[in-house]
Amino acid sequence: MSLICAQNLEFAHGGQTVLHAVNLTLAPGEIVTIVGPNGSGKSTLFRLLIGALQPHKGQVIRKPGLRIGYVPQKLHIDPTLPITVGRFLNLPQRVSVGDARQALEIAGVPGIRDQQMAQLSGGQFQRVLLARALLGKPDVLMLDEATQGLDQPGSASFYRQIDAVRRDMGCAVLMISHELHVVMSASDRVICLNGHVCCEGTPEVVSAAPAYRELFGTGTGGALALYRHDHDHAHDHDHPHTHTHEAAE
Ligand SMILES: Nc1ncnc2c1ncn2[C@@H]1O[C@H](COP(=O)(O)OP(=O)(O)OP(=O)(O)O)[C@@H](O)[C@H]1O
Repeated sequence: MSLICAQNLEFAHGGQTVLHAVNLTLAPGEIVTIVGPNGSGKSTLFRLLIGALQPHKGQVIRKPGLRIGYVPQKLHIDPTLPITVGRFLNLPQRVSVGDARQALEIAGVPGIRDQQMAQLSGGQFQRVLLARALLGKPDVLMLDEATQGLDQPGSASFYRQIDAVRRDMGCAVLMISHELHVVMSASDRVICLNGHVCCEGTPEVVSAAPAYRELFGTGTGGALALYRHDHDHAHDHDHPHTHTHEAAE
Protein backbone atom coordinates (compact mmCIF):
# COMPACT_ATOMS: atom_id res chain seq x y z
CA MET A 1 0.00 0.00 0.00
CA SER A 2 1.23 3.53 -0.80
CA LEU A 3 2.11 5.76 2.13
CA ILE A 4 0.68 8.78 0.33
CA CYS A 5 -1.49 8.81 -2.76
CA ALA A 6 -2.58 12.08 -4.32
CA GLN A 7 -5.23 11.85 -7.00
CA ASN A 8 -6.09 14.51 -9.52
CA LEU A 9 -5.25 17.42 -7.23
CA GLU A 10 -6.26 20.91 -8.09
CA PHE A 11 -5.49 23.97 -6.00
CA ALA A 12 -5.79 27.72 -6.50
CA HIS A 13 -4.29 30.56 -4.47
CA GLY A 14 -6.61 33.58 -4.60
CA GLY A 15 -8.43 32.38 -7.69
CA GLN A 16 -5.23 31.58 -9.55
CA THR A 17 -4.80 27.90 -10.32
CA VAL A 18 -1.44 26.76 -9.04
CA LEU A 19 -1.81 22.99 -9.40
CA HIS A 20 -4.05 20.95 -11.62
CA ALA A 21 -4.43 17.24 -12.41
CA VAL A 22 -1.56 16.29 -10.11
CA ASN A 23 -1.17 12.62 -9.27
CA LEU A 24 1.56 11.34 -6.98
CA THR A 25 2.23 8.19 -5.01
CA LEU A 26 4.92 7.46 -2.48
CA ALA A 27 5.76 3.84 -1.67
CA PRO A 28 7.49 2.68 1.53
CA GLY A 29 11.26 3.18 1.41
CA GLU A 30 11.30 5.25 -1.81
CA ILE A 31 13.27 8.46 -2.28
CA VAL A 32 11.26 10.78 -4.50
CA THR A 33 12.33 14.28 -5.44
CA ILE A 34 10.09 17.03 -6.74
CA VAL A 35 11.87 19.49 -8.98
CA GLY A 36 10.42 22.50 -10.74
CA PRO A 37 11.03 26.18 -11.41
CA ASN A 38 10.18 28.91 -8.87
CA GLY A 39 6.45 29.24 -8.40
CA SER A 40 5.69 25.87 -9.98
CA GLY A 41 3.66 24.77 -6.94
CA LYS A 42 6.15 22.52 -5.14
CA SER A 43 5.58 23.93 -1.65
CA THR A 44 1.83 24.08 -2.22
CA LEU A 45 1.88 20.41 -3.20
CA PHE A 46 3.84 19.60 -0.03
CA ARG A 47 1.24 21.40 2.10
CA LEU A 48 -1.54 19.49 0.39
CA LEU A 49 0.23 16.18 0.99
CA ILE A 50 0.78 16.99 4.68
CA GLY A 51 -2.86 18.07 5.03
CA ALA A 52 -2.08 21.71 5.88
CA LEU A 53 -4.09 22.72 2.80
CA GLN A 54 -7.16 21.07 1.34
CA PRO A 55 -7.36 20.49 -2.42
CA HIS A 56 -10.13 22.20 -4.35
CA LYS A 57 -10.47 19.06 -6.41
CA GLY A 58 -9.11 15.56 -6.03
CA GLN A 59 -7.94 13.92 -2.84
CA VAL A 60 -4.91 12.96 -0.79
CA ILE A 61 -5.01 9.53 0.82
CA ARG A 62 -2.52 8.97 3.60
CA LYS A 63 -1.95 5.56 5.12
CA PRO A 64 -3.83 5.50 8.43
CA GLY A 65 -1.54 6.54 11.28
CA LEU A 66 1.14 7.79 8.88
CA ARG A 67 3.98 9.54 10.72
CA ILE A 68 5.60 12.39 8.81
CA GLY A 69 8.92 13.97 9.78
CA TYR A 70 9.44 17.42 8.32
CA VAL A 71 12.81 19.09 7.69
CA PRO A 72 12.35 22.78 6.90
CA GLN A 73 14.34 24.92 4.49
CA LYS A 74 15.95 26.73 7.34
CA LEU A 75 15.23 27.77 10.85
CA HIS A 76 16.42 31.01 12.27
CA ILE A 77 17.74 30.87 15.79
CA ASP A 78 18.92 34.12 17.31
CA PRO A 79 22.72 33.69 17.51
CA THR A 80 22.75 35.41 20.91
CA LEU A 81 20.36 32.84 22.34
CA PRO A 82 22.32 30.20 24.22
CA ILE A 83 20.77 26.83 23.39
CA THR A 84 22.54 23.53 23.08
CA VAL A 85 21.73 20.88 20.50
CA GLY A 86 20.41 18.65 23.30
CA ARG A 87 18.02 21.33 24.54
CA PHE A 88 16.92 22.14 21.01
CA LEU A 89 15.99 18.50 20.46
CA ASN A 90 13.82 18.72 23.59
CA LEU A 91 11.61 21.34 21.94
CA PRO A 92 8.67 21.18 21.84
CA GLN A 93 8.63 17.76 23.54
CA ARG A 94 11.14 16.28 25.94
CA VAL A 95 12.97 13.27 24.57
CA SER A 96 15.20 10.81 26.35
CA VAL A 97 18.97 11.26 26.16
CA GLY A 98 19.20 7.87 24.47
CA ASP A 99 16.69 8.83 21.76
CA ALA A 100 18.44 12.15 21.15
CA ARG A 101 21.82 10.42 20.88
CA GLN A 102 20.46 7.83 18.47
CA ALA A 103 18.78 10.45 16.25
CA LEU A 104 21.99 12.50 16.10
CA GLU A 105 23.95 9.41 15.22
CA ILE A 106 21.60 8.42 12.40
CA ALA A 107 21.64 12.02 11.15
CA GLY A 108 25.43 11.84 10.96
CA VAL A 109 26.33 14.21 13.81
CA PRO A 110 27.09 12.02 16.81
CA GLY A 111 28.60 13.65 19.84
CA ILE A 112 27.40 17.22 19.34
CA ARG A 113 24.66 17.21 21.98
CA ASP A 114 26.44 19.74 24.17
CA GLN A 115 27.41 22.15 21.42
CA GLN A 116 25.70 25.49 20.99
CA MET A 117 23.29 25.66 18.05
CA ALA A 118 24.81 29.02 17.05
CA GLN A 119 28.23 27.44 16.64
CA LEU A 120 27.23 24.71 14.22
CA SER A 121 28.21 24.76 10.56
CA GLY A 122 25.40 24.96 8.00
CA GLY A 123 25.69 21.23 7.29
CA GLN A 124 25.66 20.31 10.99
CA PHE A 125 22.67 22.57 11.59
CA GLN A 126 20.64 20.88 8.84
CA ARG A 127 21.59 17.48 10.25
CA VAL A 128 20.29 18.56 13.66
CA LEU A 129 17.00 19.53 11.99
CA LEU A 130 17.07 16.10 10.38
CA ALA A 131 17.69 14.46 13.77
CA ARG A 132 14.74 16.35 15.20
CA ALA A 133 12.51 15.08 12.40
CA LEU A 134 13.74 11.53 13.06
CA LEU A 135 12.76 11.63 16.74
CA GLY A 136 9.15 10.98 15.74
CA LYS A 137 10.20 7.75 13.96
CA PRO A 138 8.62 8.89 10.68
CA ASP A 139 7.33 6.63 7.94
CA VAL A 140 7.98 9.53 5.59
CA LEU A 141 10.65 12.17 5.80
CA MET A 142 9.74 15.35 3.93
CA LEU A 143 12.42 17.90 3.10
CA ASP A 144 11.69 21.28 1.58
CA GLU A 145 14.88 22.66 0.03
CA ALA A 146 16.76 21.38 3.05
CA THR A 147 20.21 22.24 1.70
CA GLN A 148 19.72 25.89 0.87
CA GLY A 149 22.84 27.77 1.84
CA LEU A 150 25.11 24.71 1.67
CA ASP A 151 27.71 24.53 -1.06
CA GLN A 152 27.52 21.74 -3.63
CA PRO A 153 29.79 19.24 -1.85
CA GLY A 154 27.92 20.04 1.40
CA SER A 155 24.60 19.36 -0.31
CA ALA A 156 25.85 16.15 -1.91
CA SER A 157 27.08 14.99 1.47
CA PHE A 158 23.73 15.85 3.07
CA TYR A 159 21.84 13.84 0.47
CA ARG A 160 24.15 10.88 1.02
CA GLN A 161 23.17 11.15 4.66
CA ILE A 162 19.52 11.03 3.63
CA ASP A 163 20.19 7.81 1.75
CA ALA A 164 21.87 6.39 4.88
CA VAL A 165 18.88 7.45 7.00
CA ARG A 166 16.52 5.73 4.62
CA ARG A 167 18.64 2.62 4.91
CA ASP A 168 18.81 2.76 8.73
CA MET A 169 15.20 3.66 9.39
CA GLY A 170 13.49 2.26 6.34
CA CYS A 171 11.49 5.45 5.88
CA ALA A 172 10.40 6.90 2.57
CA VAL A 173 11.75 10.31 1.61
CA LEU A 174 9.98 13.02 -0.33
CA MET A 175 11.96 16.12 -1.07
CA ILE A 176 11.81 19.36 -2.95
CA SER A 177 15.00 20.62 -4.45
CA HIS A 178 16.38 23.17 -6.82
CA GLU A 179 19.75 21.47 -6.94
CA LEU A 180 18.70 19.23 -9.73
CA HIS A 181 22.07 17.82 -10.62
CA VAL A 182 22.97 16.98 -7.02
CA VAL A 183 19.69 15.64 -5.80
CA MET A 184 18.34 14.00 -8.89
CA SER A 185 20.82 11.22 -8.83
CA ALA A 186 20.23 10.70 -5.09
CA SER A 187 16.62 9.80 -5.90
CA ASP A 188 14.85 6.66 -6.97
CA ARG A 189 12.26 8.74 -8.79
CA VAL A 190 12.02 12.36 -9.85
CA ILE A 191 8.83 14.29 -10.46
CA CYS A 192 9.16 17.40 -12.55
CA LEU A 193 6.40 19.84 -11.63
CA ASN A 194 5.22 22.98 -13.35
CA GLY A 195 1.62 23.38 -12.18
CA HIS A 196 1.14 19.82 -13.37
CA VAL A 197 3.45 16.82 -13.57
CA CYS A 198 5.51 17.46 -16.72
CA CYS A 199 7.39 14.19 -16.51
CA GLU A 200 8.49 11.64 -13.97
CA GLY A 201 10.70 8.60 -13.72
CA THR A 202 14.25 7.69 -12.79
CA PRO A 203 16.73 10.60 -12.78
CA GLU A 204 18.16 9.38 -16.06
CA VAL A 205 14.74 9.25 -17.73
CA VAL A 206 13.67 12.65 -16.42
CA SER A 207 16.92 14.41 -17.30
CA ALA A 208 16.52 13.18 -20.87
CA ALA A 209 12.81 14.05 -21.12
CA PRO A 210 11.96 16.90 -23.52
CA ALA A 211 9.64 18.55 -20.92
CA TYR A 212 12.45 18.61 -18.37
CA ARG A 213 14.97 19.94 -20.85
CA GLU A 214 12.55 22.64 -21.90
CA LEU A 215 12.28 23.82 -18.30
CA PHE A 216 15.88 23.40 -17.20
CA GLY A 217 17.99 23.12 -20.32
CA THR A 218 20.56 20.42 -20.82
CA GLY A 219 23.33 21.81 -18.64
CA THR A 220 22.98 19.37 -15.77
CA GLY A 221 23.77 16.17 -17.66
CA GLY A 222 27.47 16.06 -16.85
CA ALA A 223 26.96 17.12 -13.26
CA LEU A 224 24.79 14.06 -12.64
CA ALA A 225 28.06 12.19 -12.28
CA LEU A 226 28.86 14.25 -9.19
CA TYR A 227 26.73 12.05 -7.06
CA ARG A 228 25.95 8.77 -8.71
CA HIS A 229 23.54 6.40 -7.10
CA ASP A 230 23.49 3.08 -8.85
CA HIS A 231 20.16 1.39 -9.19
CA ASP A 232 21.45 -2.14 -9.32
CA HIS A 233 20.79 -2.88 -5.68
CA ALA A 234 17.79 -3.91 -3.64
CA HIS A 235 16.62 -1.75 -0.76
CA ASP A 236 16.71 -4.49 1.80
CA HIS A 237 16.96 -2.71 5.12
CA ASP A 238 18.11 -5.78 7.01
CA HIS A 239 21.23 -6.35 5.01
CA PRO A 240 24.34 -4.38 4.20
CA HIS A 241 23.83 -2.09 1.31
CA THR A 242 26.08 -2.24 -1.67
CA HIS A 243 26.07 0.69 -3.92
CA THR A 244 28.70 3.04 -5.13
CA HIS A 245 29.05 6.75 -5.01
CA GLU A 246 31.42 8.81 -7.05
CA ALA A 247 30.79 11.90 -5.07
CA ALA A 248 32.55 15.18 -4.67
CA GLU A 249 33.56 15.21 -1.02
N1 LIG B 1 -0.33 31.89 0.50
C1 LIG B 1 -0.35 32.24 -0.79
N2 LIG B 1 -1.21 33.15 -1.24
C2 LIG B 1 -1.25 33.48 -2.55
N3 LIG B 1 -0.46 32.93 -3.49
C3 LIG B 1 0.41 32.02 -3.09
C4 LIG B 1 0.53 31.60 -1.72
N4 LIG B 1 1.49 30.66 -1.63
C5 LIG B 1 1.97 30.50 -2.88
N5 LIG B 1 1.32 31.31 -3.76
C6 LIG B 1 1.58 31.37 -5.21
O1 LIG B 1 1.38 30.06 -5.73
C7 LIG B 1 2.36 29.77 -6.72
C8 LIG B 1 3.11 28.50 -6.33
O2 LIG B 1 3.84 28.77 -5.14
P1 LIG B 1 4.71 27.64 -4.42
O3 LIG B 1 5.34 28.30 -3.23
O4 LIG B 1 3.89 26.44 -4.20
O5 LIG B 1 5.80 27.35 -5.55
P2 LIG B 1 7.24 26.70 -5.43
O6 LIG B 1 7.40 25.85 -6.64
O7 LIG B 1 7.40 26.05 -4.09
O8 LIG B 1 8.16 27.98 -5.53
P3 LIG B 1 9.68 28.23 -5.03
O9 LIG B 1 10.54 27.31 -5.81
O10 LIG B 1 9.91 29.64 -5.39
O11 LIG B 1 9.72 27.99 -3.55
C9 LIG B 1 3.24 31.01 -6.83
O12 LIG B 1 2.78 31.78 -7.92
C10 LIG B 1 3.00 31.72 -5.53
O13 LIG B 1 3.15 33.11 -5.69
